[in-house]
Amino acid sequence: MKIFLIGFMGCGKSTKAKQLANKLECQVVDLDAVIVEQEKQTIAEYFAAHGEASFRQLESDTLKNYPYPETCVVATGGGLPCFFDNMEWMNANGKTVYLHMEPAQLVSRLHNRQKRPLIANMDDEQLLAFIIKKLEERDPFYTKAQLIINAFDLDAETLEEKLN
Ligand SMILES: Nc1ncnc2c1ncn2[C@@H]1O[C@H](COP(=O)(O)OP(=O)(O)O)[C@@H](O)[C@H]1O
Ligand SMILES: O=C(O)C1=C[C@@H](OP(=O)(O)O)[C@@H](O)[C@H](O)C1
Ligand SMILES: [Mg+2]
Repeated sequence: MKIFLIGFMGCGKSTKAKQLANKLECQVVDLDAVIVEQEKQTIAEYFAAHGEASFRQLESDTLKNYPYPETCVVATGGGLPCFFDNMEWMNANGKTVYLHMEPAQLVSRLHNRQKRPLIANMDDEQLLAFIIKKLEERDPFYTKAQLIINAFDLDAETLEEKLN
């Protein structure tokens, strides 16, 4: 089974996916890392060279074509659920888990803004406003997840209990 972790940038998808895969003794796939490896450039470099629209197409193609292990925890990029039919595809091909986190907490998590092109030059005040606005747009997609959980409450036991 594929377990897709979704949620806003900074909620802990990449970190938690590794921890959960370790506890569940399965593989971890981080789709951003797959793209970086495949394109031989960072996400920020890709955005600068090709633009966001091209990134979203690449992100969706990577989601749908990656050769996933039988059982794995997949860290998605924060925008992935909100483009094309990615959310429907994930719900049809695995289990989706929305790691919910409040905007102010997300701001405190997002120290390394340069690696995230959408927020690269923002101060805390600008970032908080951006997150509030973007979450309003994205929540309709995130809340299609089969499991919605506070990011701080997500552990392997809870996952096994709620998804089985
Ligand atoms: N449980 C946690 N406690 C404190 N900091 C965390 C925790 N999980 C992740 N972080 C930090 O928060 C930032 C965002 O985590 P990351 O896993 O990259 O999130 P995402 O992939 O959702 O953007 C990173 O700097 C990471 O080290
Ligand atoms: O929210 C977004 O649109 C993005 C989130 C990033 O991933 P993380 O959520 O792992 O930071 C990365 O895919 C890209 O910078 C776009
Ligand atoms: Mg990540």
